[in-house]
Amino acid sequence: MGDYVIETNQLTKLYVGNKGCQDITIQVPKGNVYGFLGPNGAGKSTFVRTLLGLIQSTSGTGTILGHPISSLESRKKVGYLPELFRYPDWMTGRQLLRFHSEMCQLNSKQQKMRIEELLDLVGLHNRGDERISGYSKGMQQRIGIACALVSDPEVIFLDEPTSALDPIGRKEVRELIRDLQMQGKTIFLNSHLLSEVETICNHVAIINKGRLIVQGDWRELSAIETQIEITLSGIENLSFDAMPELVLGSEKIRTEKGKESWMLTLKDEESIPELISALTVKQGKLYQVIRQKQNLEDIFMYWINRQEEVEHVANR
Ligand SMILES: Nc1ncnc2c1ncn2[C@@H]1O[C@H](COP(=O)(O)OP(=O)(O)OP(=O)(O)O)[C@@H](O)[C@H]1O
Repeated sequence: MGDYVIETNQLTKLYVGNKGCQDITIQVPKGNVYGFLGPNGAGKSTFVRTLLGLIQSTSGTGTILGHPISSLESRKKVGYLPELFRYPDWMTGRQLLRFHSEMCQLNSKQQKMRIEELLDLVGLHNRGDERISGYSKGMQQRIGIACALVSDPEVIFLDEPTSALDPIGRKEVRELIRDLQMQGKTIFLNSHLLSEVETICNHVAIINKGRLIVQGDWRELSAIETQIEITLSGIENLSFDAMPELVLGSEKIRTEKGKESWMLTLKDEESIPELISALTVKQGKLYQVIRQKQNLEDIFMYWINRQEEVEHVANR
């Protein structure tokens, strides 16, 4: 198994009409919060449900904790919170957890301990005897996560755990995910909220139209050129067109008190010091150089658009 908790090899589930997910090969490192990203209908839920053995794969293989997917062993140490879950809302949080503990065959002593531990973990200790109908959406999400944790799973699948929540609820769930990671759990997270994924995930996989486009540490998936904002004065009729080997694109964004600010797209990181030397030689006075950071949304859009372009060229 190595250090990977989940490994798949060309795992495929095709429905009638060839929709679903196809030839997905991923490795999920132990102890990671792994972001599984893709536009609507990309095949994320299909892949997760195939991994969990809830639907039968068409071809390919996969293991969870070294055990083949669909086997009892692979399911034993897995927790799952589906996107659209609903619990009987006349139950109290404590009763719901007891029901889940019984399904996990915990004896009554184990049940008591586990229920109190989980209510504590999800911050509902004082609210466990209230009916779920009176819970806020954030509390409902947290009791849902508690249910997914009853069997003390090593791997937890969370499908869009924060998309229905307000910023406070999102923060609570994010902190809970971090707590779980600190306990050594591996979390497989399906989400559309890229700004959120960015703060809690290092590794991501991006899928589109049922196929994996790329996976890895998202900060290393950047293939977009370097961008800087530069503010300077002292060079008359400044133009970057004469430096095509360094500057791939330029746009003047403002002029203020004789200082010009430009947004520049450079070939690579090494072009920054070279450009600054070239401008100094021209007697330019530099006031600031701000490196534009790429966020996960930029990277996501880059890979999705790139795949669309490749397909477009192939279909011509
Ligand atoms: N039971 C099914 N029968 C036939 N087609 C299906 C079935 N379930 C999903 N699909 C199709 O498979 C594709 C992938 O769907 P899936 O629900 O896995 O995507 P998703 O990435 O989870 O989407 P979303 O983000 O909108 O939840 C879609 O085109 C969908 O219409």
